[in-house]
Amino acid sequence: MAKDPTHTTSTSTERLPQGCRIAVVASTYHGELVDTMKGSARAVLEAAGLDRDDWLEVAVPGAYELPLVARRLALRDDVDAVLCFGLVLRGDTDHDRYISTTVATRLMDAAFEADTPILFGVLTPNNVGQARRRARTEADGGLDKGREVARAAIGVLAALERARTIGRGDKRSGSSKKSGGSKK
Ligand SMILES: Nc1c(NC[C@H](O)[C@H](O)[C@H](O)CO)[nH]c(=O)[nH]c1=O
Ligand SMILES: CC(=O)[C@@H](O)COP(=O)(O)O
Repeated sequence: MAKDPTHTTSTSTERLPQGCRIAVVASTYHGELVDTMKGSARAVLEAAGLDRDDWLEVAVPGAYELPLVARRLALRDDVDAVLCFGLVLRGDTDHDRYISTTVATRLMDAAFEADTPILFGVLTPNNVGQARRRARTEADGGLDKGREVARAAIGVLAALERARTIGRGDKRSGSSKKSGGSKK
């Protein structure tokens, strides 16, 4: 399949810091494609050094249930990032848009509240064909959303670490803080 520039994923080869713990919330609604994304994400993270025991997985009934459980996991001190997987398919009414808009907003709210990255692996396709194309792995001819989410988790954790340490130890270290600190 030709690569669509709007669906290009980073090819980051960064590794996860040792001891990193990743929590995963995945809906059982449209479970087959959700599981495909989850499996791809897990493979990427384990290849990046994630210990099998540091993948903590929780199932929820539908995408609408993702934010509350993701928030609970993100608030734990021993969880470094939360990956959320779901698939909200366009229906005949506005129902799907209420779900997807609320989920996207609430997941970011929870990330801010917990000061922990929460990754958005929730597809919102217009039809099953679009869903399959996005969920399937590259090896299976798809756009591999699960891989993208895993790579984004690695990338944002590295960025947060850099944001925590950059400029430390230079001539201004020890001066007063300009802004509030972080839990990590
Ligand atoms: N239609 C989809 C749903 N609907 C179920 C809701 O997510 C929720 O479980 C229910 O409203 C009870 O609170 N869920 C999906 O994940 N995807 C859909 O397409
Ligand atoms: C998004 C849904 O839950 C879905 O089942 C609702 O579909 P519809 O908009 O056709 O009622």
